[in-house]
Amino acid sequence: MPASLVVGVTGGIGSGKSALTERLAAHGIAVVDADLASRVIVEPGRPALVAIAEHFGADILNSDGALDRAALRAQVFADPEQRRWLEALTHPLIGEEIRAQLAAAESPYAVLVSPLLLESAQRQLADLVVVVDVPEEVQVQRTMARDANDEAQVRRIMAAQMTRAQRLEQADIVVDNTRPLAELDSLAEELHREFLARAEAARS
Ligand SMILES: CC(C)(COP(=O)(O)OP(=O)(O)OC[C@H]1O[C@@H](n2cnc3c(N)ncnc32)[C@H](O)[C@@H]1O)[C@@H](O)C(=O)NCCC(=O)NCCS
Ligand SMILES: Nc1ncnc2c1ncn2[C@@H]1O[C@H](COP(=O)(O)OP(=O)(O)OP(=O)(O)O)[C@@H](O)[C@H]1O
Repeated sequence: MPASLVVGVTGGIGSGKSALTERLAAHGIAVVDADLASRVIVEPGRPALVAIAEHFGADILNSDGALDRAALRAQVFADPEQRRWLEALTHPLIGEEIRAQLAAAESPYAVLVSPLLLESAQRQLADLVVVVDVPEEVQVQRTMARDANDEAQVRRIMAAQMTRAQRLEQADIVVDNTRPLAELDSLAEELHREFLARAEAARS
């Protein structure tokens, strides 16, 4: 039976979306990840990768023919016009991939985790919006600790996303993730029980 409820989880880069959704997945909940979908649609052999190589030049590919993500990241976050070109190509395909994965989700509720849930048509796929929230300085610190991005690069990515205030305005549920990960464990437990109850109510 397909999921009766889709919980959208969003938040800025490094806010802790994956940390939260991993905890829901541990209960057997299907998690559809927009960042992973965005990788599938540019795998070698896919038409989107050909279009990217035509637009940005063959240097945007690694020697094995796969997308050089760091090179593309540097280009699109330095130039909003190039980012919009890439989004116009990829977002419809990412949307299709997400829809297919959600349709195949078998758990009582499904999670759609996406950094751009509220900036894109993906919003229409979610029945409720959970925003994972931390102050911007915490986003920068945690992202730099996780990735090989310097501070200026992280801030450029954040500038391409909605502001914290805009995101919070659209939240049905806000998850404060400023505290240690152990606290996220208990928050995720509570949320899982609430989502199960809402999914049950949606089914009847
Ligand atoms: C530019 C690319 C190649 C960089 O790849 P890379 O492996 O370095 O990063 P990854 O895809 O894991 O994204 C990391 C984070 O960057 C942020 N981010 C990615 N794309 C965007 C974007 N278009 N606008 C704002 N923030 C973005 C998100 O917070 C995301 O979690 C890649 O992000 C991409 O193809 N982006 C365009 C597609 C897209 O909008 N994806 C976001 C999910 S819908
Ligand atoms: N409460 C917390 N305390 C300490 N570290 C945390 C906490 N939550 C998440 N982190 C760490 O911060 C980093 C960013 O978290 P995570 O990868 O879950 O963010 P994200 O929102 O999924 O990011 P992205 O948008 O880049 O996909 C990770 O290294 C994660 O382990």
